[in-house]
Amino acid sequence: MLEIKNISKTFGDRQVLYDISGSFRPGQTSLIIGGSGTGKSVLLKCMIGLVKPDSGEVLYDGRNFLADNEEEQKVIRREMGVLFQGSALFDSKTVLENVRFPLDMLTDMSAGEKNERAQVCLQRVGLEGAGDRMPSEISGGMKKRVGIARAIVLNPKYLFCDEPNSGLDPLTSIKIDQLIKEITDEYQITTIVITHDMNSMLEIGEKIIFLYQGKKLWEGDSDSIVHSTIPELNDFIYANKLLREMEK
Ligand SMILES: Nc1ncnc2c1ncn2[C@@H]1O[C@H](COP(=O)(O)OP(=O)(O)OP(=O)(O)O)[C@@H](O)[C@H]1O
Repeated sequence: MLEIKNISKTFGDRQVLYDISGSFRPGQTSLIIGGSGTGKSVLLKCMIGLVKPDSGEVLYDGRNFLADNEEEQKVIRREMGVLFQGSALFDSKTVLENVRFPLDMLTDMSAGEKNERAQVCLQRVGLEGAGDRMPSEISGGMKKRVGIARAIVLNPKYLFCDEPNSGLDPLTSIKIDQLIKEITDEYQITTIVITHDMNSMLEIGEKIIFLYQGKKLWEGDSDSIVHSTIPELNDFIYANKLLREMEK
């Protein structure tokens, strides 16, 4: 279980997060949604330790990530997998080397063990046989898959995905969403996805938190979101034409 409690953050004289709380459980894909500049990425960064909130707590199975000492933070970090926006692959490394990278950095496994583990993850994301290719030689959807394989290579308890669908066509987006959901369920990972993709919300939104101008305005799931009575949320979701049509 991952819990955030009363997270607030100000940059200079601009407050970007106001007292955000929420809890996320294993085996569940939770989405953080909202328009551009509403603080989704900053919140995610607060959770993974890239930004220090001004106040609040981030609890990983009861362990206070922000208050813990560096050693303990390292242990928690080792339990996180992150799929960054744009996949963030190393262009000069092969697909296999990219997936193996966290093992190279953080484990003392033998070369054989590392390659074997990386291959298992590539296979899990449907990329067996692509290990020798370079990132420049594969499609955007495949890059996301490599990013997912790399994010799960250390067997994370917590998985963070920052806009996993950005730059993908709708069909590929759905496949990537499904893959994230399957992996979350299969390995009972606590997964948090930042998105403004409406399909994702309806397809994989087991739990959805809506941020508006740095505040949490709504929390629910994909069934309840279409019945929301929050004007800011309705403006956000019904900006999508398809849903407007569905509502008629
Ligand atoms: N390091 C920083 N220093 C100053 N301001 C920042 C910093 N990081 C983010 N901000 C500001 O915080 C606000 C929230 O940004 P954030 O990236 O979290 O938005 P977002 O909801 O993820 O948007 P998008 O969907 O466009 O990625 C923005 O106004 C942004 O300019």
